Amino acid sequence: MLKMAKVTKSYHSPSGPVQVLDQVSLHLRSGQSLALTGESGSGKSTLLHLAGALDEADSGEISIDGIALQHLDEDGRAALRRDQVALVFQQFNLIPSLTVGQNIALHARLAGRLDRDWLAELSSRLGLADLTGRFPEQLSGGQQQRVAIARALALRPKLLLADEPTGNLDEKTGASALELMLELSRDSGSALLLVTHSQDIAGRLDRRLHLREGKLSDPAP
Ligand SMILES: Nc1ncnc2c1ncn2[C@@H]1O[C@H](COP(=O)(O)OP(=O)(O)OP(=O)(O)O)[C@@H](O)[C@H]1O
Repeated sequence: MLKMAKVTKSYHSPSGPVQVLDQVSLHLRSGQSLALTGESGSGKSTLLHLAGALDEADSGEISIDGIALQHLDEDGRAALRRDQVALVFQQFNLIPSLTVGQNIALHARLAGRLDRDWLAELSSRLGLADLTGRFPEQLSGGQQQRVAIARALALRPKLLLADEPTGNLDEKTGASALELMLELSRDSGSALLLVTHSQDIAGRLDRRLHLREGKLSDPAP
């Protein structure tokens, strides 16, 4: 589903280029979940942005569902993001003028895959059923995070990319949100790439990789 081969990425800084990813390769299959760990600043968000076609690599190859990103123009990348990829990032990017219910439905609607029963189940399981008429500014940070998770899962994406998706949630709510993401991955065959600082969460996923000094490796036991 997601393939990255020898991907390199650097940023410009006043003191010259800073290499963040150095020939990184990974292969994530449909229905598989992978936890990405690494210290702050090690490049986890950078890798997620590249995997989600939100940014371009300096070199190397990235493909989603067999489609090579380097061969797509901006419209093609936008269409791929809209139809196949869902993102749960630390900035929740909810639309302030839409209600919770409309936010949750938004991406699935844009992709032409709105399933009202699935939306209702997601809202209920994420504890959002009573909040669907509210606007994002009327929610707590944890509630906004759950809306962002519901919106991502509503799409039933082929690739789900999540950056600390349960970071604002208490233990019980976080555990049930994680369970939903894992279920979606298993049952709908979504590939899940999840960034976390929690070893407990990483341990629940199928695989784990650690990013350090621009390279991916198996974490130390
Ligand atoms: N647009 C940018 N321009 C310049 N440098 C950047 C840019 N984005 C990220 N960086 C640098 O790249 C490195 C990796 O950043 P990144 O956000 O990917 O790390 P991270 O592992 O996700 O960190 P955290 O766990 O703190 O969120 C950092 O040193 C950061 O300062």
